[in-house]
Amino acid sequence: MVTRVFCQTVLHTVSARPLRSAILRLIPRTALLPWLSSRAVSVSEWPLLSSPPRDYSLPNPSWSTEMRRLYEYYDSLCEKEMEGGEKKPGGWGRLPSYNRTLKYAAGGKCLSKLLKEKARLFTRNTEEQGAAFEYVVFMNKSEKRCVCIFQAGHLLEGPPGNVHGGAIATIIDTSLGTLAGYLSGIVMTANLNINYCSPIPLGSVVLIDSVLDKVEGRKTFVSCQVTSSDGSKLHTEATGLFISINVGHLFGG
Ligand SMILES: CCCCCCCCCC(=O)SCCNC(=O)CCNC(=O)[C@H](O)C(C)(C)COP(=O)(O)OP(=O)(O)OC[C@H]1O[C@@H](n2cnc3c(N)ncnc32)[C@H](O)[C@@H]1OP(=O)(O)O
Repeated sequence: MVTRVFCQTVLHTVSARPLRSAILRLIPRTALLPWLSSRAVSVSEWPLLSSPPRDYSLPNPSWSTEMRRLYEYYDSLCEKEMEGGEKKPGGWGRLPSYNRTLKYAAGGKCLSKLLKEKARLFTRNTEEQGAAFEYVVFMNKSEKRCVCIFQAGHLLEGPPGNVHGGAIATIIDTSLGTLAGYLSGIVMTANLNINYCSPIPLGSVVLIDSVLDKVEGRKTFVSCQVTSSDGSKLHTEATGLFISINVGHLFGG
């Protein structure tokens, strides 16, 4: 709390770039948890929020039967607290997903001003359920792997009846970036290499299965396959390179 108020107050008043960058380097990583996305955070970790933000990774009425079936399957593999406080081991965890980044993390005026009040996460920028990116990410920490269940909405059309290649790249970047961020902290995409093997029908549900290939210093190499929900058809393959950065890099430091 003290750190947060300190950061907000100082950043609000400091405009000199080098000094601002130095201060941003001091902000604890927890101040950017939603950007890291990743380590399943609970809303209670954002005490300055007046109301809990919507978790977009939870089922909503637009989800198809197949989307729900897959959600329930992976949810059943998740670690759960049982009666008596014991945890049912599962190895998997669902990651919450919000449509804003720094404002929720810091809760204060300063950072929301830096990023502008209207900024929204690209993949969560419409309130119309089912229209664009409906997805949920399940992480398996010990396997260094995550699975994203993705239902492509009608606003993502590219070739008639099929999903736009840029939208596919976006959900791949999100899945790979979530895995890299989970494993390596704050990262940015340096390189994405995508092979489009077969079109993804609009409205269908696909699985994006991402794994860690290797970590070399600041470089995290990850890769994924996008398949039909039953795994029988390969739609897309991709590799990604993510570079670990200081927080200040996001602000031009
Ligand atoms: C809240 C939910 C979030 C869900 C996840 C969403 C994920 C979305 C992630 C994104 O979309 S990020 C936005 C798109 N990416 C960018 O805008 C990044 C723009 N590029 C940069 O900011 C910098 O180029 C970058 C941080 C990637 C690297 O700059 P640095 O100055 O920190 O690193 P440097 O250039 O010193 O390179 C470090 C190492 O990485 C290597 N490297 C850097 N860029 C590379 C590249 N493009 N290809 C291959 N190698 C690369 C570089 O050669 C070097 O290797 P060595 O250490 O072995 O010498």
